[in-house]
Amino acid sequence: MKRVLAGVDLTANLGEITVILGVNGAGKTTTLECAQGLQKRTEGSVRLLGRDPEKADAELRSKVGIMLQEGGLPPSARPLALLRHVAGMYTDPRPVDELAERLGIHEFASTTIRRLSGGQKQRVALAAALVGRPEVVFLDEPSAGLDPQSRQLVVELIEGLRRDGLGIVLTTHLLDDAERLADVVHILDHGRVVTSGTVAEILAERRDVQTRLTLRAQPGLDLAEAFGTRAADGGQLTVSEASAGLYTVDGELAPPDLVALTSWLAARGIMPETLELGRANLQDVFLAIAAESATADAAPQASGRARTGRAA
Ligand SMILES: Nc1ncnc2c1ncn2[C@@H]1O[C@H](COP(=O)(O)OP(=O)(O)OP(=O)(O)O)[C@@H](O)[C@H]1O
Repeated sequence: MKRVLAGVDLTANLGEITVILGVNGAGKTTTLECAQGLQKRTEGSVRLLGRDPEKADAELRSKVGIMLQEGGLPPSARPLALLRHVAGMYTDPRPVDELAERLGIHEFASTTIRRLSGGQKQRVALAAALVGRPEVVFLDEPSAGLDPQSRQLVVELIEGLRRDGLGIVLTTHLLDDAERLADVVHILDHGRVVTSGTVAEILAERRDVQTRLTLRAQPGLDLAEAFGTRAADGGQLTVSEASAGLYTVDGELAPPDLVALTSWLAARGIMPETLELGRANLQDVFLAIAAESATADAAPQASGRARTGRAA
C-alpha cells in the first residue's frame, strides 16, 4: 500500500481562507478528500464541523460545498438545469440565476457540459459547490484554466464567501491568488506539511530567500564588480544578467551593498533605466522549498500550526 500523507496536521477555521500549496503530487487533493470524507484514511483523525466526515449524514453534507479538481459534472447535463437540480436538494439554496449571472454562466447556460471549455466547466463546478449555501467549501484549484477576467471574478467571489463567514479551504498553483487570498497557508511536500502560517510569517521565516534587486541598463556590464568579494565565488550575492540589460542581484543584501552599487554606477556615469528593490514573495519561497525537496531524500518533519478560532 502506498502511503500518500504522512504528516498533515492542520486546522482550517470558519471565516478564514486556508490555502494548501505544494508541487504536483505533494498530497493536496488527498488532504482535501480526507477532510471531505471522500477518501478513507488509514489512520489519524479528521473533524469536519466537529464530526467525522466519513460518517457524514445529509445534514452535515448540506453544510459542505465541494469543487473537485476534475469537475465531477455529468457530461450530458446543461449548466442552468444542473444548477437548478442541485439547488432543489437544499432547503435554502442561493438564487440560481443570480449565481449563474455572477459567474457568467448564462452565456452558455444551455450548452451540454461535455461541450464546454475547461474554464466554463470550472465556473459551473464552482457554482454547484456554492448553490446550497454551505458553511465550509473545499475548492480544488478553482481558478485553473480560467482567463484573467474569470480568475478575477473567482477571487472576488471567494473574498465574498469569507466576508459571509464561511470556512474556505483551497488549493491552487496560482501563487499570486494564494498571496492575495490566504489567511493561512500550508505548504505540503511529500505528504507532509513543511511550512504553515500567514504569508507574512512564512516570508519572515525564510531569511535565506531574500531581497532581490533588479536593474535595467545597457547590456554587458560587469555588475558583479560593484559588490567586490560579496559577489565573488562563494560570496553572499549572486549577480546575473537575466536578459540583455536586465540584471538581478539575489542574496542577503545590506545597505552598504546599495552604496557600493550606486557609487560604481556613478563612477562610470551610468544612469539605470530602472532600479528596483523588492522582498521575496510567496512564489520565491515556494520555489525554494520545491528545489530543496527535489534534492533531499527525506523532507523535514513539521506540523501545522494550531490557530485560535472556530474550527471548520
Ligand atoms: N488512491 C491512491 N493510490 C495510490 N496513489 C495515490 C492515490 N491517491 C493519490 N496517490 C498518489 O499520491 C500522491 C499525491 O496525490 P494528490 O492527488 O493528493 O496530489 P496533489 O498535491 O493534489 O497534486 P496535483 O497538484 O497534481 O493535483 C501522488 O503521487 C498520487 O499519484
